[in-house]
Amino acid sequence: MTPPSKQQFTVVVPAAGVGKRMRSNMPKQYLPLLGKTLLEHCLDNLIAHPRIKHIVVAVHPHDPYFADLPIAQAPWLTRVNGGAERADSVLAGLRAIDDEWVLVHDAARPCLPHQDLDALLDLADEEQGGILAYAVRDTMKQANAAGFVATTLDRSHLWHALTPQFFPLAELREALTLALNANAVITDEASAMEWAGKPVKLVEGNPCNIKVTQPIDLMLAEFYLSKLLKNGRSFL
Ligand SMILES: Nc1ccn([C@@H]2O[C@H](COP(=O)(O)OP(=O)(O)OP(=O)(O)O)[C@@H](O)[C@H]2O)c(=O)n1
Ligand SMILES: C[C@](O)(CO)[C@H](O)COP(=O)(O)O
Repeated sequence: MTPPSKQQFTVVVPAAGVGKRMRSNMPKQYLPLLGKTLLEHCLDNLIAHPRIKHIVVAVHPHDPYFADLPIAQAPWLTRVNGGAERADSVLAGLRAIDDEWVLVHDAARPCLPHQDLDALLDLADEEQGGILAYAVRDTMKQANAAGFVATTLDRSHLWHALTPQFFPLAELREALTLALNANAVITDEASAMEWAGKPVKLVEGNPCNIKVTQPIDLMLAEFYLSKLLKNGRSFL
């Protein structure tokens, strides 16, 4: 039996989105960043971690870009067809794995520091699933339909959910399947586990782990990624 601290894990990477908010001429995961695509940076960063053994990437069935990437032939990579929503793509990836634990990490997040992944994977020793997240730092306003402030929220317990998210595979697969069948609103793996009444631990992550969503995010990702690559994929 491999001691928990030496266990290796598989990551499901949802990469089947169209990137509408990026307003670019191709899905954002294929946009260039420091000499290769955002998706290649994400996958390279994950497989470079000593405790990641395999990646299952969910790609749009009619994606014209993925097969041309050299990384598509990597022995540690499995391609599955993504679905209509992110949760469907994740579920397709989960169905291609037979393991005890699973990580899910957005293709749109290339700036994951390895020390954050270390901290998340330590949850396996506690046999507790969880997510990387960071506490909200701004005053949070709830808007009304007219675009005015309806109320100011108590931010003392508000966190930004990041990825990777890390759960027992069988529990996550069942929770996601049942939640989607019940038409629950599922935007991350934790919301499916919450829907199923499972505990989700918050693990403090670095805000540099941004999700490239809008054009401005690409410049920020380039800055963070260049620093991470100079610092051995971790921030001190
Ligand atoms: N049907 C979908 C939708 C999204 N994703 C992936 O989920 C991640 C996070 O989703 P998001 O940032 O919302 O990406 P898009 O859905 O592509 O963006 P947009 O909402 O702007 O179209 C991305 O890596 C995206 O490729 C996916 O695999 N399958
Ligand atoms: C999963 C996620 O990265 C957590 O913040 C995020 O919800 C994915 O982006 P989306 O726009 O909700 O698909």
